[in-house]
Amino acid sequence: MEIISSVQMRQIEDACLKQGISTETLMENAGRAVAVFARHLLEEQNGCRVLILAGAGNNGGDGLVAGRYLRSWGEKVSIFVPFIDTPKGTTVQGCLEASGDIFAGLAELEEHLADADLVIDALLGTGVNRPLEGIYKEALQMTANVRNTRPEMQVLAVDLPSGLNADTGQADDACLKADFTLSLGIAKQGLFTHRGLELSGAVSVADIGIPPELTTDIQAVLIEKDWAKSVLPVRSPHANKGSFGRVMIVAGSDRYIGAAILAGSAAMRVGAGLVTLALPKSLTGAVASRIPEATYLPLPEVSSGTADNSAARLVLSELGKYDVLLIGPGLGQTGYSARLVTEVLSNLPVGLKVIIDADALNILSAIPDWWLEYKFDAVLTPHLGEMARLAKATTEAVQSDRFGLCQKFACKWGKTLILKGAGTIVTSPQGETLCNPAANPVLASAGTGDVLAGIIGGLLGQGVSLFEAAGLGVYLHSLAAEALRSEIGDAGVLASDLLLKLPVVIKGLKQD
Ligand SMILES: NC(=O)C1=CN([C@@H]2O[C@H](COP(=O)(O)OP(=O)(O)OC[C@H]3O[C@@H](n4cnc5c(N)ncnc54)[C@H](O)[C@@H]3O)[C@@H](O)[C@H]2O)[C@@H](O)CC1
Ligand SMILES: Nc1ncnc2c1ncn2[C@@H]1O[C@H](COP(=O)(O)OP(=O)(O)O)[C@@H](O)[C@H]1O
Ligand SMILES: [K+]
Repeated sequence: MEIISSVQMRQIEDACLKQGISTETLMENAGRAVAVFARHLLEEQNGCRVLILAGAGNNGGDGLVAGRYLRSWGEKVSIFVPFIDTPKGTTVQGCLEASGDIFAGLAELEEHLADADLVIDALLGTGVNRPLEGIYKEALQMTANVRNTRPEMQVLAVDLPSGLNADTGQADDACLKADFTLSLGIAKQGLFTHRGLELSGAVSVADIGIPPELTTDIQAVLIEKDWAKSVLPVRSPHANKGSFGRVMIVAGSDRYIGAAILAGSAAMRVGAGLVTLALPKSLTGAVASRIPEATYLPLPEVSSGTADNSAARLVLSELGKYDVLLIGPGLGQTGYSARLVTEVLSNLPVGLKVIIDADALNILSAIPDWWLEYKFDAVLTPHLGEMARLAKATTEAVQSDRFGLCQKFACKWGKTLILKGAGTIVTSPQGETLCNPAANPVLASAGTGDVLAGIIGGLLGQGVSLFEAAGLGVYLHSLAAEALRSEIGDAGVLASDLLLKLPVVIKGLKQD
């Protein structure tokens, strides 16, 4: 599914106008599609009473057109139009005349909410530009309150839930949670990240007659099963361990021994041929007892669990034999680890695929204009805090514009950037964007990031490109988490539980 920002949507609307497709035509198509969807929902629940909340903009116009169709098909339609005196175009005026029970007051709204089977939320769409207040806020809050007492009353959002920002997924406190969202023409990106994931319900897209040639420039898509299947590495029965890649993981320090175990195991569980863990000498025994299948590069130490300043040279002397380097999980941020990271990254063999994760990201963020020093493309995997440090922004600023910042900095830094968290976003240096529309508390626990980095390393080893390995890795990670949520529940799952699920979800994906 392609996804789009509100600015891009307006550009497409302008291009439609130039081709002679008017806004009124698009609105007519949109309203009809909403009506068809609503009628289907009513049939499923044996209902007939539709209550439409119609705002003063074009989103409200879509709602009014839907009302006209539904009424002509015999449904019982009532419409809350708080700004009934606002001048309207001819389509909307015609709808108002044809739509029957129209009212503007909150008292009547309360009466209609008492027996509505379906509420169509068409108060605000992509045009929301300020906090909700006054009658919009009260109407949405009243609807939400009634829904708490009448859960059988369903809510269908037109284009997006009113009060949700179409670009950022930020939501007004009064934003009405939908059971279904029918996004118009092309799905709005804000439905799939941040609060959009919890507020939009099941999202579908209505064809409103936008000519396909006007959508060819869209660079952002949701990660879905078919895409994931198409980029899964193929495994030949005649393969040997060299066929599936050699992955070097530079990870772990005295306080973070587990990171190396999780990342190394994850790389192997997605099918890497050979994984080598480069970690401080004194940790090797403990880690090797947990992953006997890996090989080891024990690094000389300055003290127990801290690699010394000659460690980078040793790593570099071996790296020529590898396809992939993952550097960062659990390294800590001492001067020694900073030297290890910077020296390795400054002297990489040509053609090596690189993932920079966790502490290595924090080490980079302390270097002014680090991306000019390290010009090669690499997968970067920041969570919110790491992204804020790298981008010199607050975590609030990053969270309030996840798509915008991920796209801006992937291009500026020339890196394949994964902005982690609910609704993870992946952007290539060229701006191509993937979004994984998943929120799952199972992943909100320590160590799951190490697993993700290892998964991506394992996929890169098998020949997947940086951008596709980043997207596929995020998807497999969340599929494994989803499987654990249904089996075990949403609390108490450990990052290491993800590991055995990985081959299972890969198998499932191949068989689907
Ligand atoms: N772009 C397109 O190609 C199409 C857009 N359509 C619909 O048009 C919508 C966008 O239309 P508009 O640009 O008119 O936007 P909206 O329908 O979201 O409404 C914008 C209006 O609401 C006001 N407003 C913004 N925030 C407010 C708030 N918090 N409280 C009260 N009023 C507020 C604005 O000042 C403006 O007058 C889309 O979401 C979609 O539903 C469809 O009609 C079909 C085609
Ligand atoms: N609520 C959530 N929904 C979906 N994914 C999440 C959620 N919380 C965390 N994640 C994912 O879990 C992983 C956590 O990574 P990170 O914060 O680096 O953890 P750690 O450093 O402990 O390994 C990331 O892949 C992130 O996208
Ligand atoms: K809406």
